[in-house]
Amino acid sequence: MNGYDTKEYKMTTRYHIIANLHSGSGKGKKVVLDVHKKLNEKKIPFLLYQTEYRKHAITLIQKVIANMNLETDRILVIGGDGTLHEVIAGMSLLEKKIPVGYLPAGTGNDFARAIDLPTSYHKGLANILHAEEPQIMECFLYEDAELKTIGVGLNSLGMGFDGKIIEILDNKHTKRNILSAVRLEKLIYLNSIADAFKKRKTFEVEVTVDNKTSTYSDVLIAGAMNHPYFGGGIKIDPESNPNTSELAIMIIKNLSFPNLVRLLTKVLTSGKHIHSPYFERLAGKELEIKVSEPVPTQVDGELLPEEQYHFHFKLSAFLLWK
Ligand SMILES: Nc1ncnc2c1ncn2[C@@H]1O[C@H](COP(=O)(O)OP(=O)(O)OP(=O)(O)O)[C@@H](O)[C@H]1O
Repeated sequence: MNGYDTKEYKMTTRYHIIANLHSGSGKGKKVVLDVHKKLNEKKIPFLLYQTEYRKHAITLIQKVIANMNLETDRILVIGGDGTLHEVIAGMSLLEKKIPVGYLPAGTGNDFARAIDLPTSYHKGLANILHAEEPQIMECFLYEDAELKTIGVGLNSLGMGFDGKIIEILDNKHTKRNILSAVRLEKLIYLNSIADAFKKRKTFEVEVTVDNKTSTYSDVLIAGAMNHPYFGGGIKIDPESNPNTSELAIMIIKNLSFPNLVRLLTKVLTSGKHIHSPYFERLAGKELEIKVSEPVPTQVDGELLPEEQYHFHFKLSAFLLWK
């Protein structure tokens, strides 16, 4: 018995697989090859669409949807948070809610971790093949009306220090691949923290949560969170949970390097950083974050152009075969 042996999946279902073969330093390719083998064994038809460049999945999903039979076919995404993000973003541009199956094969896989997807992709595939009803998954929409910046987030949108970390990581691509190959995902991020700290800048933030406005100065990070994780399993906001009809804003205020190390130690061990005077958390359904100057900004681990954003966030959802 290998988890694929029941006959309950629909034989007519054809799978459209969108895959980033490079995700997780080659894990994507391994998962695709195994899935290919399994689907062939089960005589389940599929088409494979490989992403060929950054952001390709945004347009690819639109082509897939235009060509698929919406009654019988299913979408399967194989890759990391970035690839899933792009698929959901591409779909939200079409304003269509077509369910997707997802096999995490990335470096961080924070979204999969947050919603407890199986770590074994064999189990994940078996679940998807047998899923009868798609499940609703919360995500968020962000918009800066003036800058005409709009998008979707599954994990987090962070401004300031965490944007800087992603910027540094993007410039150290090789190092990131080496570390992820030896499964040190958290180290990849922690490794860049000292570097980002040296180059940090602090800023002022105006935050509105369900119509209540507060201001903060000397801010290091201001972010919107859909669930607890950042950077490959770093539980930065332990009080956030997915699918609670709520989003959180997390503010980390400026602190000395020794205090940053103390805060990080708590993040990685007890989670007691939430009681620190440097950490603030607010939660609600509609959020706004307005920064006082352009700061590095990331959404789901991908950089946005550095601008002085005034973002409005609201809850949204997509459908997942799980
Ligand atoms: N063929 C390709 N060549 C270069 N970049 C690609 C290619 N296909 C996808 N990408 C880009 O690679 C980035 C990362 O992809 P993905 O999230 O799937 O993997 P990961 O970074 O290993 O995982 P995670 O985001 O979970 O850490 C995304 O921005 C995506 O657009």
